[in-house]
Amino acid sequence: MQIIQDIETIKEPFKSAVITIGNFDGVHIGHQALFHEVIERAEAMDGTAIAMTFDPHPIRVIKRNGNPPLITLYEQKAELIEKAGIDVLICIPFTMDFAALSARTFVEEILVKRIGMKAIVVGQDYTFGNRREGNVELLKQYAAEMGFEVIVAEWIQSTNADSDRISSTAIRELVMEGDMEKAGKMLGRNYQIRGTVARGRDRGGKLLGIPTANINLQDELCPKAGVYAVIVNYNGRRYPGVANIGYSPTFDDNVFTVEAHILGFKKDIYGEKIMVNFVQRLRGEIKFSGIDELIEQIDRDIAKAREILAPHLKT
Ligand SMILES: Cc1cc2nc3c(=O)[nH]c(=O)nc-3n(C[C@H](O)[C@H](O)[C@H](O)COP(=O)(O)O)c2cc1C
Ligand SMILES: Nc1ncnc2c1ncn2[C@@H]1O[C@H](COP(=O)(O)OP(=O)(O)OP(=O)(O)O)[C@@H](O)[C@H]1O
Repeated sequence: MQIIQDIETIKEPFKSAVITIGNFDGVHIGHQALFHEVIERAEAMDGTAIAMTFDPHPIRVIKRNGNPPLITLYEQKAELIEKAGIDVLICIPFTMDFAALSARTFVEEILVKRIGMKAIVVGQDYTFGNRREGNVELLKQYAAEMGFEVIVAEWIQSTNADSDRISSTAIRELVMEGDMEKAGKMLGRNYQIRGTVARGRDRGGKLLGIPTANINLQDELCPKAGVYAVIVNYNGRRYPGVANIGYSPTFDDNVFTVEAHILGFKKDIYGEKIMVNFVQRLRGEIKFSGIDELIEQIDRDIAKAREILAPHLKT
């Protein structure tokens, strides 16, 4: 997949460009359906399948205190879009100047003239341009005038109820509630955070006999505090694990951590990259009266996690 971060570098329009545009935070199954449609149309026209997205997330630029934690940071988003089969990812640096572009200038100058758009695939609620003045109706008017096709994709819902429309917002709420199964269904995979293993308080291994890999979050969404059955990717392999998110209330230092204990794994991985995939929340954090009670509970968590994870690790 070709990645373009500066549209000025596009010197000539792409061949029969079929494009979809959005934040695509999470690259959930609704987004994946749009990509699928783009790819099919592009193949039929012997053209180019293009996704356009923005970085940083527009809310961060437009709303002063708008800071939605992200389901997918840029690296993972680009990886997922590539995996979906898109040919070209255009990632526009989102600035106030870009936000001020009128819908007409955006469509005419950028999409049609520069990129060579012949078809655009959007969801029913798609809006664009300054103050969201652009919508599907306006796109259709421009389409007749400027000569491109508008394809409005079906809504992808998790059930037949309208309230179950799959959206980045709905997934953020589920992750914050700890409902990782439902979030996973909407994403088409488990919710994942990735990071470099940092030093913890050096208590896990030494004091409890349960070493944990701690990771510092950047801008990503943090699941509800508690204990989770997880699958950890390390060095190209998948391992069962248990993760704890929170303040470890049994101890009084009150430091927030995200940590994972990889089952049956003994290796120093400080400074190395891991990915933690959240399969199911097991319980909330508990303040234990002593270390032995904490260890006994973690042993029970591990037994339960093994059961939950077994079917996930078969393949
Ligand atoms: C599966 C799991 C469950 C945990 N549950 C709790 C808990 O309920 N209460 C608590 O105070 N700490 C809990 N902890 C956190 C431990 O206290 C923590 O791993 C320990 O303080 C080590 O910290 P360190 O990695 O900074 O050395 C849990 C840890 C794991 C791995
Ligand atoms: N469930 C869905 N089915 C089909 N298309 C969708 C679905 N969800 C979003 N889209 C479309 O994906 C494109 C990108 O939308 P966007 O990135 O805003 O996603 P979103 O999930 O709706 O996010 P948010 O919850 O932040 O509004 C738009 O054209 C939108 O209409």
